[in-house]
Amino acid sequence: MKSKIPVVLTIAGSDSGGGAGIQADLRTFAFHCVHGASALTCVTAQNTVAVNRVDGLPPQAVVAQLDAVVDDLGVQAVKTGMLLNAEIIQAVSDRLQTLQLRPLVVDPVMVSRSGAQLIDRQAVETLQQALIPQATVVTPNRYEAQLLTGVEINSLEKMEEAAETLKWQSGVQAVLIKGGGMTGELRGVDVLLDDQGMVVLKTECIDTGNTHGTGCTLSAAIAANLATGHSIRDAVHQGKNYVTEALKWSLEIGQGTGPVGHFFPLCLN
Ligand SMILES: Nc1ncnc2c1ncn2[C@@H]1O[C@H](COP(=O)(O)OP(=O)(O)OP(=O)(O)O)[C@@H](O)[C@H]1O
Ligand SMILES: Cc1ncc(COP(=O)(O)O)c(N)n1
Repeated sequence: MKSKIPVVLTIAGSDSGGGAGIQADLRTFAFHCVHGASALTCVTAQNTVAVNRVDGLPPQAVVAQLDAVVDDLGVQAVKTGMLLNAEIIQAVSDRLQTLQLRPLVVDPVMVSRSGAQLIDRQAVETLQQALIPQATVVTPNRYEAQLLTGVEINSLEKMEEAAETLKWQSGVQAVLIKGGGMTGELRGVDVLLDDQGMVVLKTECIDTGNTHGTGCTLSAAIAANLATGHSIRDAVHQGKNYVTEALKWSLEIGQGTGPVGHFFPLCLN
């Protein structure tokens, strides 16, 4: 039996512990019944406690993977995760621009849950100038949004201000500020700003320490939903619901911050 399903490409880093990065993206794509393709940017020696080492690939190697996928498989949506340095970001941005690969979800990964810096400092500027303006949706967490906008985020109003600033600064279609790093009632509350205006996304706050890979999972789910024809709003709403369920079924693996459970309904034993 032949089956035709959308292809979604993730351009991101490998997490040896399997909780975030390419590994989380591919599991999320599989759950959403889209075919996951990948262009690796770097290999991290990482577990639930720390990132011990990062080895980047040459920018040409990243672009070659992207081209190989696009030339043959065709791609219905793309997401970017850990891009490591300005050279990779520039090379990927140039190729995405030339090929007009859209929809594009940009997760501006900068710092890991364990506090490790995941991107060079000068890379933030390249991200802002070359990649984010091309995005259909950009999904910074609290700290990434602060770095990108200069707005200190400590309230819902400040999340909204940062969303406005980032949308205005970059011309991106939609901004999703994620609230996993907020405290009190705002933990797990996100703010979405698109062409229709601002919405506050609130699901249950899940009481778990195992939140490794939530951002990767959310951006991958949004890309999968866009690939299957959902509107931006719908793709984000459904992505938020998915990550909430995955958090409910998060995994007690490792000594530190464990990963979310991507296949929750199938793991009943
Ligand atoms: N405890 C929680 N309860 C409910 N939702 C949560 C919780 N923690 C994170 N989230 C949600 O998970 C999604 C990812 O947000 P978060 O701010 O954790 O991103 P992130 O820091 O980029 O994640 P990552 O851990 O992959 O770096 C958001 O929708 C956020 O609201
Ligand atoms: C390869 C890779 N990509 C992304 C993250 C961010 O995820 P988290 O903030 O949950 O550590 C990571 N730690 N590693």
